[in-house]
Amino acid sequence: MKFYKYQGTGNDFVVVDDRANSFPISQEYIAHLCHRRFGIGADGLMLLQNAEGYDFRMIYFNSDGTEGSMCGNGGRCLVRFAHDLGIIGEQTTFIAVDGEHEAKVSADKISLKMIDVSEIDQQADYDFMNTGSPHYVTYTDDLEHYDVYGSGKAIRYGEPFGSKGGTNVNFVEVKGENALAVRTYERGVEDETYACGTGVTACALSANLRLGFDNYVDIKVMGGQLRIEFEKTENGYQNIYLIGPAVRVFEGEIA
Ligand SMILES: N[C@H](CCC[C@H](N)C(=O)O)C(=O)O
Repeated sequence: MKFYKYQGTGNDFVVVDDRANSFPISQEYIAHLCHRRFGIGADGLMLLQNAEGYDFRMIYFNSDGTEGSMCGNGGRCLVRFAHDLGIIGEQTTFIAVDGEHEAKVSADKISLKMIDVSEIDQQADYDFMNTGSPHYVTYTDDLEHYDVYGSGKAIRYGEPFGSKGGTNVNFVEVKGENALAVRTYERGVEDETYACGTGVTACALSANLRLGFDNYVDIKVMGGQLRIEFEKTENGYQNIYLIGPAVRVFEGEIA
């Protein structure tokens, strides 16, 4: 079976053209393919399938083989893949687990429209919201030396989130006007990843609430640079775009 490897700011994915619906989905098999020692190695695996009324369907699995919620960087990579396959031109509308998404393709960037966000649970020391996946957002002054793995894991498994399916956990340092740096502990990977698209989306909206950052936020992540654009309306946040690179790294044959 042919596979491709894509990465978006270091969030990396095994990608398979499954328009024939023949990929043998099983948690063990997907976890094996994503394993960095015994398999290909990736933060997740995605299938591109046909979908009536859309250009394609995105199916996303975390590296532990569980079917994930939405993955923003994965979505950007799958749009690049669909473009590389010649399925789409510069614009697309596709369907994912959290609903319909539009995206725009340019030579060096993919701009992906995210779901609207109207509910944010704002607490004294964190914000929690669903941007397609659940995200906890908290702030620190020293991101470089922060124990992202230890603290992230404790929050992900601790209450009130642990018993409700867990959460992804984002640690944010303010870098200036409309600029953040973010590190993320990802559920389903159970480790820090180099970038998380739904995660930086949550961080940008949190920064609007807490710091008044308007219209856009530039975000430095471990694997590069992402931008979030958004509109604040009386019903919450709309026209949210996740913008950044998405690159084919290699292709191969699964033994
Ligand atoms: N890396 C992903 C998020 C995956 C979410 C997943 N870890 C879960 O919540 O199950 C992104 O770029 O948005």
